[in-house]
Amino acid sequence: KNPNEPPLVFSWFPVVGSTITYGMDPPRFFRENRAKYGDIFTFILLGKKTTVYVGCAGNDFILNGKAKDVCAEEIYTVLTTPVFGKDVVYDCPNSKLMEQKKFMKIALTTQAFQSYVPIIADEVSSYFKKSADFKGKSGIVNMPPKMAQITIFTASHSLQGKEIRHKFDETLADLYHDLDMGFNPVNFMLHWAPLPWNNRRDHAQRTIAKIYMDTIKERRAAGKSDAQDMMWHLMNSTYKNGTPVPDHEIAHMMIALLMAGQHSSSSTSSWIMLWLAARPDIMEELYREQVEVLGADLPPLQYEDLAKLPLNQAIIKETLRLHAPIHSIMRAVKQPMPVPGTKYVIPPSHVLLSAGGVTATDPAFFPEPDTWEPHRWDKDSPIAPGWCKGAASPYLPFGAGRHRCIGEQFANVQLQTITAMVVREFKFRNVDGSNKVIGTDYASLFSRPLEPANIHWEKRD
Ligand code: HEM
Ligand SMILES: N#Cc1ccc(COc2ccc(/C=C/c3ccc(C(F)(F)[C@](O)(Cn4cnnn4)c4ccc(F)cc4F)nc3)cc2)cc1
Repeated sequence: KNPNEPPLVFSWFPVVGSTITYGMDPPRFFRENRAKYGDIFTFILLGKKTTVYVGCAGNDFILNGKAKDVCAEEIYTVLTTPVFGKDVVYDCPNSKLMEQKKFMKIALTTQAFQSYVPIIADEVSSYFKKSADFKGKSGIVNMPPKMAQITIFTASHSLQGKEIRHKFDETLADLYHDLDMGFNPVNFMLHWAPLPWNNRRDHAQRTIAKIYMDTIKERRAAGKSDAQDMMWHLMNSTYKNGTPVPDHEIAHMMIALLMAGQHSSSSTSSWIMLWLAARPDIMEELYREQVEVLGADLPPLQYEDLAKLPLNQAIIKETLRLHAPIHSIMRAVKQPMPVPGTKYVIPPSHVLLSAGGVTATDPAFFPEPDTWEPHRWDKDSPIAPGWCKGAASPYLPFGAGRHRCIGEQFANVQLQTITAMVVREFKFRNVDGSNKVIGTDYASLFSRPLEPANIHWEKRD
């Protein structure tokens, strides 16, 4: 036992170590070992010594780690590069990723969001009008697959552009599914294996990239585009060294953004719908909030309306507090890292794992942490969230530091618009009338509800 290293979680098995216990229920694994060993401990994940450092200090140590000490691409590239494509995100130096994130952010402006809200609202309304599962006055439906559809239609039409949206009605949907099969944690280890799903993944990646590159050529030939979308901005971006972004990198960044947005938003919107069914009182309060603020005739939703609906906004905040799609953020250690305030030095052979959900469900910051209560975010709430020392936030569903999410604003616009539109059309409740929600599936890359997750819906007259 090395006194300069954090305590090692006991396990009966070499290599496999605690992989299964962790992989089955990460929050439980973090809670139980934090109680035993404190905020910093090491466990064996797929043969790698993985040091978990939770709490305010742990979040800061890992997420604000310097590029010379911690490395994201070393861990993630095996998983993301076969899916996104080469030369982007984790298949290039971090300095290049930072430029790519700057390009992506340029497209995510208030003006763009103003054009996105009506697009998203219309996609939601027409989905429910067309869907066979929502015919008649009321019924029971397994919600997550419906939210996956709504998410891909709303994100592709707004962020990706009209051409891509319409291709989802044809070939793109199946290709996306094949690509998605390759986006799973087993590929952290078996990305190289010529498994059937990895071959389908590679074929899908090449075919989808070609669809994007053909669209880029069409748009370039057509000249000026009125579109506010991501593709147009990337087509007009140039790296610091003067190189315009190559078409294959634009295509691969578009795939990365599609995958990011799809998994995070479809998981989050599913949880939102399940909680609205568990709390019909909140769903009624949301409806009243819109009627009071926007008028009983409920005019078409605009971007400016979203900021006038605080409870609608709090729904997304509270859902992400309990159901952050990314439960584990990983970094490779590049040089020995002394842990301030302890005698520990984390060696380069370790992987660091940051679990933001631990502070987000810590009673010290969130009274009654396991209760889904959107009103805790009210200005004068008696159970208002607390803060870390030094004003750092205990609530980090979008990460922090140099790898911080650039999609937070888009995700909020998308999720708030979807929520507001669903509240206008339906009343939900649980099939058994309970105020519970189903458990979490941690087996995929993004935590999401176990299925089937059935709810009862009824159309408002
Ligand atoms: C509810 C929705 C979302 C959540 C909870 C979320 C969460 C996160 C988190 C935790 C990180 C940090 C990852 C790390 O430090 O390793 C991150 C990074 C990122 N996200 Fe998101 N995300 C969401 C939506 C989106 C969307 C819609 C996009 C694109 C339009 C996006 C694009 C990105 C990008 C480009 C990064 C940077 C990765 C890096 O710098 O290494 N995300 N996101
Ligand atoms: N046996 C077994 C066994 C073992 C272990 C387990 C469970 O163990 C783990 C461990 C870690 C993880 C990590 C999640 C993880 C990390 C990175 C990414 C990402 F990079 F992909 C992303 O951040 C995603 N993203 C960002 N914003 N929105 N989405 C991203 C960035 C930029 C980008 F442009 C596009 C992107 F989409 N995605 C997900 C998940 C599960 C189960 C079973």
